[in-house]
Amino acid sequence: MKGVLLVNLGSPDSTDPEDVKRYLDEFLMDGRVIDLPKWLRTLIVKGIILNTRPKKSAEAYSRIWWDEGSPLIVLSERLRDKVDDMTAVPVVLAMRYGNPSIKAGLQELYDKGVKEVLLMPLYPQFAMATTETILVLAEEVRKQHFPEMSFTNVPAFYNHPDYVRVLAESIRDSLEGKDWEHLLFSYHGVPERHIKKSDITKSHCRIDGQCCKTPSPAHQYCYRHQCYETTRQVAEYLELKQGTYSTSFQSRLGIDPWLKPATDKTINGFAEKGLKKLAVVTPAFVSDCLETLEEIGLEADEEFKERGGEEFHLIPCLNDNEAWVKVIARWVDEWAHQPEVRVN
Ligand SMILES: C=CC1=C(C)c2cc3[nH]c(cc4nc(cc5[nH]c(cc1n2)c(C)c5CCC(=O)O)C(CCC(=O)O)=C4C)c(C)c3C=C
Ligand SMILES: [Fe+2]
Ligand SMILES: [Fe+2]
Repeated sequence: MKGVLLVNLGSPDSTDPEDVKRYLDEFLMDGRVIDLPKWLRTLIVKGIILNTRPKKSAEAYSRIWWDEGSPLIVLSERLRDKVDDMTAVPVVLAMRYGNPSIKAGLQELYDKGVKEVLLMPLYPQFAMATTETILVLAEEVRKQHFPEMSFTNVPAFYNHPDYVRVLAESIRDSLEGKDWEHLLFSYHGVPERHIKKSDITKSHCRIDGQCCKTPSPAHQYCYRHQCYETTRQVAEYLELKQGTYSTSFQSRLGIDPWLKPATDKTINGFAEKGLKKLAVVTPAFVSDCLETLEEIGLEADEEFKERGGEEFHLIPCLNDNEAWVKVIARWVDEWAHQPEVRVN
């Protein structure tokens, strides 16, 4: 029997600093997120970050938390329920960090009799810190606990015409009747080092602005290329004029160089140059979360207005948007109707 495991990032169980600390511990001790030697990662995460960040992060989570729980979890559950209603095969949700775990998700599928799993990381663009860590952990759990299961992995869908269309149309619908001068595509950032590590050619990615425009097999795993390509294709679909849109990277943590330009500096710069009406879309996230609702929806909005900006429109993520649900359900059905292919 076939079934689907949707996997998102995860959230703390509550806004209690102890729960946030436990979640950040699991998240930041992942060697594909903070990719330093284990002794150094332990020193930085357990010795520094976990002593200072949980309180600050817990306050940020409190500003966006819903009665039902974490927006990321609640929105992912809504997506799962709607896709499940539309497909013939069971659809289960898991989180890379926190709950429900990947092991719990696979167990749920197993208990329903599922042996062939469509594994769908809920990230449009591939990154070592997101897609890769999900695929690696899921495979470890499969080998250890469910050896008779097999996986088919949904690849990054940053340029899939269905995804580009629903994202573009959701932007158009959300901005309908609103006045805006510039549309900023803000993606979660990663350290530049991650891009080089994921370069399968070992020589293509120089992060110089040109490499991502030059065709290369490296782009199958190049987060930077994939972000710029999502922007380019959505802008083309919406027929946006050059100069009315741009790309930036948010949520930098630590002192290493991260992808540039940084969203906060970009937005503040716009306001300082006299831009009054800004729209922001966050395509690295399929569900609204701390990084969209708080960092952009509250903090960036406030800073933009403090510098003279007047209107700030944050476009919601695809969340449980009907057109998006239909696209995922179609991808699932197309896979479910294929003859059996064992991947593992
Ligand atoms: C140090 C490293 C981090 C890397 C690399 C990173 C990559 C990355 N993250 C997302 C998506 C999300 N990140 C979220 C929160 C978040 N991210 C980091 C750090 C890194 N992320 C931290 C410390 C946190 C926790 C919050 C905080 O303390 O500020 C979230 C939101 C989770 C939620 O519960 O709402 C998402 C989603 C992507 C897509 C990505 C690389 C492409
Ligand atoms: Fe993150
Ligand atoms: Fe590149």
